[in-house]
Amino acid sequence: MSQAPAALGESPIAPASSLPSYLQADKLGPWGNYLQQVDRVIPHLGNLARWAETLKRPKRILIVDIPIHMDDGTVAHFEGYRVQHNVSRGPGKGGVRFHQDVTLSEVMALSAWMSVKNAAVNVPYGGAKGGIRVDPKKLSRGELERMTRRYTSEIGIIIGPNKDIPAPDVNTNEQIMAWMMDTYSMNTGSTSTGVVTGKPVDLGGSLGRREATGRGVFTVGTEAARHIGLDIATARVAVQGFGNVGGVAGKLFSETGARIIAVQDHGGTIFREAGLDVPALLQHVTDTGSVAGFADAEVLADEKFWDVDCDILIPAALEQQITAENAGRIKARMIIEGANGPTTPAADDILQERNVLVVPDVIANAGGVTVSYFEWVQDFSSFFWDEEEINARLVKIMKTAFAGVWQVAQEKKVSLRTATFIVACQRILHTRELRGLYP
Ligand SMILES: NC(=O)C1=CN([C@@H]2O[C@H](COP(=O)(O)OP(=O)(O)OC[C@H]3O[C@@H](n4cnc5c(N)ncnc54)[C@H](O)[C@@H]3O)[C@@H](O)[C@H]2O)C=CC1
Ligand SMILES: O=C(O)CCC(=O)C(=O)O
Repeated sequence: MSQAPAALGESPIAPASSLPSYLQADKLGPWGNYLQQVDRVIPHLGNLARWAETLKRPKRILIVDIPIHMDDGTVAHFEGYRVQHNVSRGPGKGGVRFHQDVTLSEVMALSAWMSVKNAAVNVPYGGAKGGIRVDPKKLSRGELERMTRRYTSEIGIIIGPNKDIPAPDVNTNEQIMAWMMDTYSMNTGSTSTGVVTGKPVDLGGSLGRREATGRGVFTVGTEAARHIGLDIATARVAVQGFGNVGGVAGKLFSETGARIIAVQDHGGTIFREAGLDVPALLQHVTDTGSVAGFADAEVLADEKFWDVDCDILIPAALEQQITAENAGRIKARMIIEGANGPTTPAADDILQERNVLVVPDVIANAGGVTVSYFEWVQDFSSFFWDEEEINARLVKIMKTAFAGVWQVAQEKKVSLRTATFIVACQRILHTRELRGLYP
C-alpha cells in the first residue's frame, strides 16, 4: 500500500537549514556564540559554503552518567560529556574540563572551537571536547580519581589514540591525564600512552606541554603587538585567570619587562600600578589556590577589573566574560584570548568599532594543542625530543599560522577572528568535500 504523503512540516528530509532541536536550544550560550561566528564566515567561503552546514552539526555527542562511591558511603551521580564536533581532518582532539557550570552547549562550543583551532594551525586533527559538571575542589583525591576513571571508562567507547585524544583544560592536569591513560589502558589490555596528551613527562608526556598554551599566547601576542606598534617591554597587562594559561602567559610577559598590573581569578581581583611580583604571585597561587590574599597589592572589586587602565588584556578563564555590557569600558589596545570563547559576538562588534585589536582564541591559545600534537607524535614513535626543539617548533608553527591569518584579515578587511575562521573553515570543508559523503 502506498503511504500518504507526509504533511507539511513532517517531511522525512529535514531542510539543510533546519538544525536538530538540541542544536537550536541555546542561542545565547557559547554554542549560540559559535553559530554566530560561523555565520559571519560563510559569505567568505566561496563554493565551499555549500558544505558549511557541517560546521553547525557536531559529528558525535555522548552524554554519560558517572556514578561513584563517595567517601561517606553514599553514591553520587555526575553528568559527563564528550563531543566530537568534526573529524574530517583527523581524530578528534581537545581537552576535558571539570567545572560546576559545564553544560552541553558549552562542551559543543568548545569542541567546535577545537575544530577551528586545529585547522588554523594546521595540525592533523578534528575537534572534540569533554567535561564533567562538578566542582572538583569539593571532592577528596579518592573521589576525584574514581570520578575520572569512571568517566574515562564511559567515554572509552569513542576515544582512542586514532579516534579522539583528550587533554587538560580547566581544573584538569597531568595527574588526571595519568588516571585517564591508565584506565583506558586497563580497559583495552595494553599500555596506550597516545590516548591522552598533557600527561606527566615520566608517562609519555612532552616537555613544554604544561607551558605551551601560555607560550603560544605570548608568541602570538608579541607578533600582533608588533603589527600595531605596541611595545611589549613597556606594556601594562591585565590578566583574568591565573591558572595554567594565564599564569604562564603572565610570567612570560613580565619577563620581557611588561608590568602585570591586575590579575583576577575565581577568588578575587588584585591590582598594583608598579607591577605585581609575578613569581611570588605564582607561588602564592600554588600555596593557597587563588590570587586572593596576596600581599603587596590592592584589592579591587571584581567588576572594576574591566575598567583597569592597561595596554593588553588577557582573558584566560572562562567563556562570555567580555560582553556588550563591559566591552565599552575596556581600556586596552589589544586583547589576547587565552581562554576559549571569552568574547561574545556583540562585544566583538563593539571592540572592533573602538579599534581594539582582538587576537582570537582559535589562534592565540593554539599553542597547547600544538605541543599536544608533538606529544602524540612522540608517543607513537617512542622517541622524545628536547625542550628547546619543542619550543622552537611551537614558535615556528604559531608565527606561520598568525602571519597567514593576519594577511587574510588585511586582504579581506575582516577581524582576526573572521580571518582565522576563514582559513580554518576552508581547510575543514575542503577535506569534507574531498572525502565525499558515502557510505
Ligand atoms: N590548559 C590548556 O592547555 C588550554 C586552556 N585553554 C583555555 O584557557 C582557559 C583557562 O584554562 P586553564 O588555565 O587550563 O585552567 P586552570 O584551571 O588552570 O585555570 C583557570 C583559571 O580561571 C580562574 N577562574 C575560574 N573561574 C573564574 C571566574 N569566574 N572569574 C575569574 N577567574 C576565574 C581560576 O581561578 C583559574 O585561575 C580556559 O578557557 C581553557 O579552555 C585554551 C587552550 C589550552
Ligand atoms: O591539548 C589539547 O589537545 C587541547 C587543549 C584544549 O583543550 C584547548 O586548546 O582548548
